Amino acid sequence: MEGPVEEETTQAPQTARKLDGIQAAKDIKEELAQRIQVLKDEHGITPGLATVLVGDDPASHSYVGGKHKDCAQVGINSIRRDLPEDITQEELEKAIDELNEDPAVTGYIVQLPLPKHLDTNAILERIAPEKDADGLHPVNLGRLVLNVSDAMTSPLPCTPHGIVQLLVRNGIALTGKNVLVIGRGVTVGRPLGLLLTRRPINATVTLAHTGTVNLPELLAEADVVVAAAGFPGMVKAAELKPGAIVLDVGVTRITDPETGKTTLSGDVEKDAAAVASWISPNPGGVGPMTRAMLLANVVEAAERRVGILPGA
Ligand SMILES: Nc1nc2c(c(=O)[nH]1)N[C@@H](CN(C=O)c1ccc(C(=O)N[C@@H](CCC(=O)O)C(=O)O)cc1)CN2
Repeated sequence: MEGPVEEETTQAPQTARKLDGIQAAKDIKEELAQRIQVLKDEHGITPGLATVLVGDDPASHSYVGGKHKDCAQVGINSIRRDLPEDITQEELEKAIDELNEDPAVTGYIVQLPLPKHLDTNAILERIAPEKDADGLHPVNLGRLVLNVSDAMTSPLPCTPHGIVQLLVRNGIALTGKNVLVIGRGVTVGRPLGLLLTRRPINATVTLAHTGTVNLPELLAEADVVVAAAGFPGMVKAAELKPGAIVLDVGVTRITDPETGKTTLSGDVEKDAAAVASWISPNPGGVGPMTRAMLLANVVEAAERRVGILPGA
């Protein structure tokens, strides 16, 4: 007798759910706008963000422009200090000292990268820690390392905090999960590892980088991948663990030499959406969250100033 005939099935490609940074950032901005109103109405203070931009890099100009638009949307005052490419270290330090003294400035950022002739670490270190809207001052990063801070007491770096918020706001818990962070930069990879291993997040983190020789093996084991190395397509769809959660932080601008047209490329192959369970689009994923968390840092600096939040 003939056995049951199995129907041939063609499996539809799995399409990952979207980690929508635009929506989450919108929600955060609405929450912040209410807190800003309380600061204005009950404490007579309007938070103020200043930006320091050195030189003519088009991407940096675009990011700084976005920060000022965001401020206007939520009711934060914003102040621009656009400085020439050939500024000296001393002149830039003087501008920093002025912002440290300016009572209208609740928090400020120095847009990175700075031109090569400037000492970035010395500049970041000169920012008053309580005005460090990027969370990149050594005191604030040190508090993160020592695990003595949280978003209430001192600022967290914007992109790592944005990534955590994007996951939390989508109901994704990381306890017991293997998270592979690719990239060891100071704005994303290094602080992200520290943040994700904290209680109650409790992730188990591997920090990979351009010197890592067994990336495919690590990817195969990773429940969550955060790609922040700045190498287009370095995370191959075929190397991901099926069902992985994927966050693409990479932004590389590629200019076509023939047309002169510039396109943006992330670190993750587009096909990853067919393998992953969740994926952050790029653009529209982590970038908007970075912007939202900058606003949160400015609001929280103002809240600390008037005693709504505790200081460190
Ligand atoms: N002082 C700082 N400098 C830099 C930081 C930073 O956090 N602080 N991060 C990046 C640039 N950056 C913010 O400054 C930033 C990058 C990208 C985005 C973003 O929203 N990207 C869009 C798409 C990309 C684009 O249009 O260019 C997205 O992901 O949807 C926001 C902020 C380096 N410097």
